[in-house]
Amino acid sequence: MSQSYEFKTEVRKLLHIITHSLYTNREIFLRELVSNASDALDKLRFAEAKGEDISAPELEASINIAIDKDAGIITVTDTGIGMSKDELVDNLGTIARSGSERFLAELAESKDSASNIIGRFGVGFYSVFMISDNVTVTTRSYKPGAEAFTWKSDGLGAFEITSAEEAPERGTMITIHVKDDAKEFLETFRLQTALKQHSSFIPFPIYLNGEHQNTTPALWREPKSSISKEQYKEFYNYLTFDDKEPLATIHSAVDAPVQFTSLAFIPTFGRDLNSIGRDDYGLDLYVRRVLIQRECKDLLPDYLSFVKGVVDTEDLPLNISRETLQENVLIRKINQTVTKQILSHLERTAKNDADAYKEFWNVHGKIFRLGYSDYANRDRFAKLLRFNTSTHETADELTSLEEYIERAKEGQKSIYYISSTSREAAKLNPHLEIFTRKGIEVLFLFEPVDEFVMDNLGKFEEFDLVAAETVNPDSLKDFPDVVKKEKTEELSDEETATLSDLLAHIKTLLGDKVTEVRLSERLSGSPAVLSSPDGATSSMEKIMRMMNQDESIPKKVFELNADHPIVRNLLRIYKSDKDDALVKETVEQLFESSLLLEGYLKDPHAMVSRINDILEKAGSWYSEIKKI
Ligand SMILES: Nc1ncnc2c1ncn2[C@@H]1O[C@H](COP(=O)(O)OP(=O)(O)OP(=O)(O)O)[C@@H](O)[C@H]1O
Repeated sequence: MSQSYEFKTEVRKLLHIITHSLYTNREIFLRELVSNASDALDKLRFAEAKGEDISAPELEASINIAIDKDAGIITVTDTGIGMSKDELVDNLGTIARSGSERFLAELAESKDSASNIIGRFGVGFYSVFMISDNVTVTTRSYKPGAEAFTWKSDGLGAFEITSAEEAPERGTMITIHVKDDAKEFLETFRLQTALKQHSSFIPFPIYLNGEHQNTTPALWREPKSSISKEQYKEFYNYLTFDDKEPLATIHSAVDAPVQFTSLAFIPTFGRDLNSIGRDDYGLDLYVRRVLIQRECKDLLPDYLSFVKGVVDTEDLPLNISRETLQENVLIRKINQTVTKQILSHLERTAKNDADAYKEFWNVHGKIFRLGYSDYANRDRFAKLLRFNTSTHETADELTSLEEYIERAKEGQKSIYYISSTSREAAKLNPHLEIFTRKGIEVLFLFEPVDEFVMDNLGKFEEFDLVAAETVNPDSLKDFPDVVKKEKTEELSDEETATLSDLLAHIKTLLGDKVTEVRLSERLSGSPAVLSSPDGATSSMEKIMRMMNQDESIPKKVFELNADHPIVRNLLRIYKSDKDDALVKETVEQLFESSLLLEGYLKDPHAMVSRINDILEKAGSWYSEIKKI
């Protein structure tokens, strides 16, 4: 008796794209089916290692592909774990793969066509509908005495399941009736090429019309000298679906404290920041060439989660359970050794090939920055950090902390930094002015996480890492100005006294929005700035406040530049009439402009209407003076 089922909505969406818009790259259907077959064989081996009873234990663990050109059919058969009826409904009616989800998400965002991007994702079983509108899956679970079932669909809205009349003894057979426009896949040569390109390193034999195809040995076990660059690339392409050369290949054999071989690649593409906290990374773990776990995250710290590759060890038992890997001491030791190998590689690259290191930094720096939490390798990590700085000409130049120190002023004891959204914004930041005046280099931090990095490191060699906005200008007084301030008229004693009254008046006007109002030593070109002499930077404070859901505006010191024309004018108006409305308006505007620069201005309405008012007055005065 047959039963009909509807595909879940997201499957229907995926199928619609697969059947309507994919005309190139279609050979990846084979990569996906072979990879599923290989997973099914892995799972079977696991069940066996755990001591479970399996049916037909004498059957070879293998994948068989057959072409019947006359009938227009391709079959892909494995002797893996198979599926029960419930598993069939669950597995081939919903989307299991994170790869398909990512494919759909990328497609929604990208301008590229589905055909162009599908190769980079593991879209799974449904990709078979690129070349067929009639697919059956006949499967029998590995459990002794299990019944066999057939799943059948045209890849539109539904599928049906029946008891199977003829079925493999154990495992799964997929029968694909090839569509007229996909007849090329009935050619042996066409499938051979696809297998070579995508499935050469599958750890089970693959037969095509009875002939063994994937005869390449486990590459990582071969001596380095016998492996060509092309072979490394092929293996990297197989692991990542990327079609380029990896940024780096790190192949090594270690004997102590654990015996293992590792082959790691630094990919040409980065993990996005949304991936932080996700578990889908890690090296594939093999024990004596047998795959134990794909993407075993216990083999890498999360700040190296962009690294792909394999680890193969003799020192673990074949039947080690995946659940206990995390606590395993050997796994921890392998993790530590691989981490050191990757850091050494990066150090070498940074030293010998600055361009290659820059490329690495631009692609993976966002994730790599999280390495501040690796206490064991903290010093090495800090040396690998890179920053754009105030002495660079363009946003893409980079400096290490060591280079910063080499350029530091005599007597300088701190490395200074400013957080900003862009280089342009950083250069206009009033907190930078005193450093520019004194010719002291300042690091520009463009990623929110950079401040955590600085905060956590605290020091680099004997230098403190200090946020520019928290610096007391007094601490810089020993460094002479290298850029002279524009000369302004000296204030008379009387004016100086009035200025001090004005500061007190401003404090009254702003009330408890500020902790103090004072003259600034740090400004050259800006009229005012908010400073935090006691430590926390605005960007750090914002992150902390967001985490605590605190929406209040922190109180800071309001500093004024006594030499700035706006402040001089303010002084003049105040002197003639301290209650003049323009005094209050100017003070509020200067304060809110500073708030805006620090990123704290929540409601711009009052500010905009004030600016309009000031512009209106300025326009009238201007016309009067110019007599126009
Ligand atoms: N040959 C097979 N033998 C046994 N089960 C299979 C086979 N092919 C597919 N399946 C089952 O169907 C599910 C869905 O397959 P699909 O290729 O769409 O995604 P997936 O393989 O789960 O993705 P991922 O590899 O990302 O987990 C698989 O998880 C597996 O349980």
